[in-house]
Amino acid sequence: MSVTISFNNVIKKYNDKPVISGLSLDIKKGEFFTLLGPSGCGKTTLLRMVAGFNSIEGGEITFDDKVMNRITPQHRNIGMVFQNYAIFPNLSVKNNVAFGLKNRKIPKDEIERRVDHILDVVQISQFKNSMPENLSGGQQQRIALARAIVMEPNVLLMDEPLSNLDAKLRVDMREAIKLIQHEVGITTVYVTHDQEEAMAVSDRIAVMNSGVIQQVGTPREIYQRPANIFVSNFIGRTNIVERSLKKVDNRQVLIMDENYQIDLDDITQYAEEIIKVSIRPEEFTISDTSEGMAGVIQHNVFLGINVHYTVQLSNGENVEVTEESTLGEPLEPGTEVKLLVNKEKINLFHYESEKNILEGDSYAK
Ligand SMILES: Nc1ncnc2c1ncn2[C@@H]1O[C@H](COP(=O)(O)OP(=O)(O)OP(=O)(O)O)[C@@H](O)[C@H]1O
Repeated sequence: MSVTISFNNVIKKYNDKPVISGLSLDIKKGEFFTLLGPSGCGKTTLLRMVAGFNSIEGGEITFDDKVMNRITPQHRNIGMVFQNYAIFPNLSVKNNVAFGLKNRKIPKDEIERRVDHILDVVQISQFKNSMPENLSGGQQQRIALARAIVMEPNVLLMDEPLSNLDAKLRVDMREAIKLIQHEVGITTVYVTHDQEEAMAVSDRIAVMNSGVIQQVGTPREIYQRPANIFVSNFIGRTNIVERSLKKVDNRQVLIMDENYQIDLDDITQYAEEIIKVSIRPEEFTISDTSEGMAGVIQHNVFLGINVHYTVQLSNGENVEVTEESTLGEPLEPGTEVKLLVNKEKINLFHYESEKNILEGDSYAK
């Protein structure tokens, strides 16, 4: 039985020093939910609180409506998968997965049925009788996943489960983990510092920094409408530039340079001030007309599907621009270009608070 998980104003201290000071968060039943943030931001601390390994100094954690603060880890019915998957090397794949069920004194034929089913779900049935040492890292991680899921936990916790795998396998395994999670439907809390991995697997993501949740949303929401500059920088790549919002002829415009203004009248009526603007590299177009922000190509990097350019603007700033590769040669350093900005996809932030001016409107598509 999958559960909802709620943090209500939770406080965590280590040696009297608060690392989480009043955090609230709701994770839905059956959801694949990821805690994402830089090292030391408190992801593992939250995960360990769900598992019951960490004491809580204030507030409540609930599963459905039941307060869990004082419930021991053994009584929470939680499955866990970590980067060191701690498989028993002396047991076959089948016996690794059956281990927990045998401890629960479940009848033999039921164990067999459940193990067979789960091995099927994680697609390692053909290795049922193999010893783990003869399996690849990805296959071993599937054993660890099977071993957790077979117990039919209320909650599945995964802490950087893919970080020991090589780059290509990580990509394959994250697809697999997402599919398996959707198939079994267990509420899952996943910890990673890898934003691309978080985007690939999650239904929703909480972006954290210094023990504080910065934003909760679907991968698309946090990419397209980051709540603040931190999220904007942490998710994907972006250029942050400071520019003036002005009223010109009674229309709201953003002054990109002396010859290029973006009309934002249909997007914001936000007075006049200096703001921070986030423009993702793929939201620039190198113009073949005379319109656009003036710049000079500094260098190009050919990456197959895309070419990355560093472009120096007339005020000396460098911006990163991505264009799809075409059959032609990339533009050479020294080439003068004009950059157009896709105004539908830019984000505007208040200068001081660094909060998104547009957050909460219906403009994110
Ligand atoms: N047992 C502990 N005793 C004291 N301080 C701790 C302890 N565990 C974690 N911390 C501190 O709490 C903060 C959050 O740590 P946590 O391990 O939750 O971060 P994280 O986001 O999981 O980081 P990482 O990605 O590096 O694992 C850090 O400042 C860390 O130094």
